[in-house]
Amino acid sequence: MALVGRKMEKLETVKAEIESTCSVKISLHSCDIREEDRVKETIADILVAHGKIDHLINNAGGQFPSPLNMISGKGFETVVRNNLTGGFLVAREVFNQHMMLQLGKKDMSITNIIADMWNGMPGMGHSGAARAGMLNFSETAANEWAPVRVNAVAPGFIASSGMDTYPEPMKQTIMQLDKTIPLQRLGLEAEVSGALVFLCSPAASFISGSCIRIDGAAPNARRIWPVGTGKANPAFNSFHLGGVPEVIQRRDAERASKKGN
Ligand SMILES: CCCCCCCCC/C=C/C(=O)SCCNC(=O)CCNC(=O)[C@H](O)C(C)(C)COP(=O)(O)OP(=O)(O)OC[C@H]1O[C@@H](n2cnc3c(N)ncnc32)[C@H](O)[C@@H]1OP(=O)(O)O
Ligand SMILES: NC(=O)C1=CN([C@@H]2O[C@H](COP(=O)(O)OP(=O)(O)OC[C@H]3O[C@@H](n4cnc5c(N)ncnc54)[C@H](OP(=O)(O)O)[C@@H]3O)[C@@H](O)[C@H]2O)C=CC1
Repeated sequence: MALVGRKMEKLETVKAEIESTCSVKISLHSCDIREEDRVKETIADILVAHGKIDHLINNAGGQFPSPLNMISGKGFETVVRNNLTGGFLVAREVFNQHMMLQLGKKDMSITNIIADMWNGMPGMGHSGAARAGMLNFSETAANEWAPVRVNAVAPGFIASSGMDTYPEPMKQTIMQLDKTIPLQRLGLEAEVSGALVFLCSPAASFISGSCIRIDGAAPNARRIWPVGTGKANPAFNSFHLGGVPEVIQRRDAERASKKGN
């Protein structure tokens, strides 16, 4: 397994967590996916360390919240590079440096993480535009790079550490998000990883050019119908080392204290 991100200390933490659970060879690579030369070097390094890349999860991404009219050209480009161009560069290098030379010999896949951007992504329009582009890139690659399977996974609101990176006004919104989702709760990281493991497995060997939504039916909510029944289904909470983001701990504490009053 090769873990890639910008900050080595984050990667060290994840490596230690995985190693505390199972025995697997792990290499760590510090790389900003927006830097084309660095991406080329990183994929080459991974191939030296492991000799192959059977499955790529293009997960790196993120954005800052802003209404469209306040986004500068540089800010828009930064987010597009983070969520579209960077993922393309990584996928292209994995394909050119390895997968292209192995076509037909084994099952290989690329999965691009996008987001719930259906019908627009208000407050994060630069990211929505990039993610929609990533979906279209995945569809083209599923054709041009077959038999490598290329799919997208579109998470909705997932209680991840990423939620703690937002400023206070956004945190107020995040604390109310569960009420906007038919399943009446946020998703867990483990519920995204379930789909990723499936897509990397032989059970998904005829799935390519698809997108799996993991969003509790959020985009299916309609103005003419109440959202959900007030009841949530049980979550698939399989990450025994997974944490609850601070903003969600705060939400739960505030709700418990309101109930107590
Ligand atoms: C609402 C919906 C509710 C709905 C609520 C929904 C919440 C959950 C949905 C989604 C969840 C997730 O994705 S969770 C994942 C969240 N995790 C992350 O976002 C982490 C990754 N993000 C990042 O690294 C950064 O945000 C990102 C901007 C993309 C890249 O950062 P960099 O350090 O490389 O870039 P910088 O050098 O800081 O900035 C480059 C330029 O970008 C612009 N810029 C950067 N940060 C900015 C900021 N806070 N405000 C304005 N502009 C900014 C400026 O123009 C900067 O230029 P200068 O002005 O010259 O400096
Ligand atoms: N949580 C949610 O509700 C949703 C999340 N998503 C997307 O799912 C993915 C995972 O998100 P989540 O775990 O929540 O967020 P986190 O912010 O916790 O994780 C994002 C990861 O991407 C890495 N990363 C970000 N930018 C770069 C870059 N330029 N180069 C290399 N690595 C980078 C970060 O590592 P480092 O900082 O070390 O570089 C970090 O490990 C992201 O693409 C996110 O936007 C989509 C929809 C909803």
